[in-house]
Amino acid sequence: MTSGRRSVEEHEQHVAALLDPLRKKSPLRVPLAHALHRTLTEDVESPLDLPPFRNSQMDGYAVRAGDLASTPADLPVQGVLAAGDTVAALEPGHALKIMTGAPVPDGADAVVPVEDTRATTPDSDGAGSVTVERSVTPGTYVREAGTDVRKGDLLLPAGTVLAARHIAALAAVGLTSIPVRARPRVAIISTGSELVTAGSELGPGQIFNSNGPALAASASANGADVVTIDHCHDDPEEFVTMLEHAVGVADVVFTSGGVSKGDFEVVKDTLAPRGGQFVSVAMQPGGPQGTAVVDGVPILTFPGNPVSALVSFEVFARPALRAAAGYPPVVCESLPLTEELTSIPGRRQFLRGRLDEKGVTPFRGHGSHLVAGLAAADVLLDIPADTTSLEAGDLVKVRIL
Ligand SMILES: Nc1nc2c(c(=O)[nH]1)N[C@H]1C(S)=C(S)[C@@H](COP(=O)(O)OP(=O)(O)OC[C@H]3O[C@@H](n4cnc5c(N)ncnc54)[C@H](O)[C@@H]3O)O[C@H]1N2
Ligand code: MOO
Repeated sequence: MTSGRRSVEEHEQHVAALLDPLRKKSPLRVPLAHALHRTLTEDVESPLDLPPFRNSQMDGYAVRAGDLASTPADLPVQGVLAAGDTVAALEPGHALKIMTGAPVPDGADAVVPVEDTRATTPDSDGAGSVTVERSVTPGTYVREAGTDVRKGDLLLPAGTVLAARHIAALAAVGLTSIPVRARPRVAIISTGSELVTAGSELGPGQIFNSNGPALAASASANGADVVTIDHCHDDPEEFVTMLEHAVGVADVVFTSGGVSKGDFEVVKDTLAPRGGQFVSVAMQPGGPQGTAVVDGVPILTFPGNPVSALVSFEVFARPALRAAAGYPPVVCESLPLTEELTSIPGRRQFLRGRLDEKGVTPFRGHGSHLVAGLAAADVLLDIPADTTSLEAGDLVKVRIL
């Protein structure tokens, strides 16, 4: 089926409904090594105390604070404790040389850093005696068991998107695997006989494929697993073969190119007879949009111009992928314009721009082929369809890229 002009909001709703099943995939357990950027589905309670035992915060001497009532004080050194050693009790009136992370022995209640001492009989074992220059209060440089987290306490809540610091906490309590949201599996097919993969020579009339790598990067950055990236010539048979493969391995397929009004619109020509919807959405860039479902797998067909393809991803695919991955929604803000702008009536414009402390500045060039210009942008200005001009200082809705 082919139909007429749609508003951005209508197409957003249509795509959101099509991609809704992505949110309903069953959670899975993954090893910690594969957990980065995934989302926890359950609260994680600490299975042990952290620190697991009382240990030293400094390289120095474990002492009884009471033995240092007057300083300098000479104490016989009972021995040396390295991190990983087991604890011996500290005899009254003695010091035990101790390294950072080693268990503080029973009987000791403080650690004097080595800088505040003088070993009077230095030897390589640390035996002999030590002169402590300064008195300390009980607890000084002692890390008590459970002062970071207690066994059974909440370590990380469900919904946490795991960054390196979360992996550190999970590893510290000895967890090897954790329950996470399933990531949507994405297949990407770039279409166009003019396209060449970077690494090959460009022939006459050819360009490098930028949409494939860009869409793959966009999908990964928004919580998806990119399971296949293909390039298809404007050949319907080749496209059908690639599509069949893609729907066999992915939860959603993104294509680029081949949806407009030319003679070789491989995506539209293949999918429209199979129930695909090809519409003109009232936006710029990204006007020509299509959707289809093949073997139960949703296909979003983005226009081929590089800026159009990425803006289409940003507006239609990114929110759904983030919701599926359990990521927070795309950030939109209202910010002041640094200069006036004009916009085409009847179309929602997504202008590229830059943000600084003064506000947001739109770029001058609007062409959908301006991929280097897109790279210089850090925001999209979202100008409503019924807005034709704005003044410097007016607030404008901005999507942070
Ligand atoms: N008569 C009309 N012509 C066009 C219209 C229209 O309404 N009437 N719409 C224009 C708009 S807007 C867009 S956007 C494009 C969309 O066209 P397609 O989706 O069919 O894309 P292609 O024709 O295949 O490619 C367009 C353009 O982008 C380059 N391209 C394509 N794929 C890639 C890629 N993977 N990497 C880098 N560049 C790519 C391609 O070479 C073309 O220059 O149609 C307009 N035409
Ligand atoms: O929609 Mo096209 O994306 O304006 O260049």
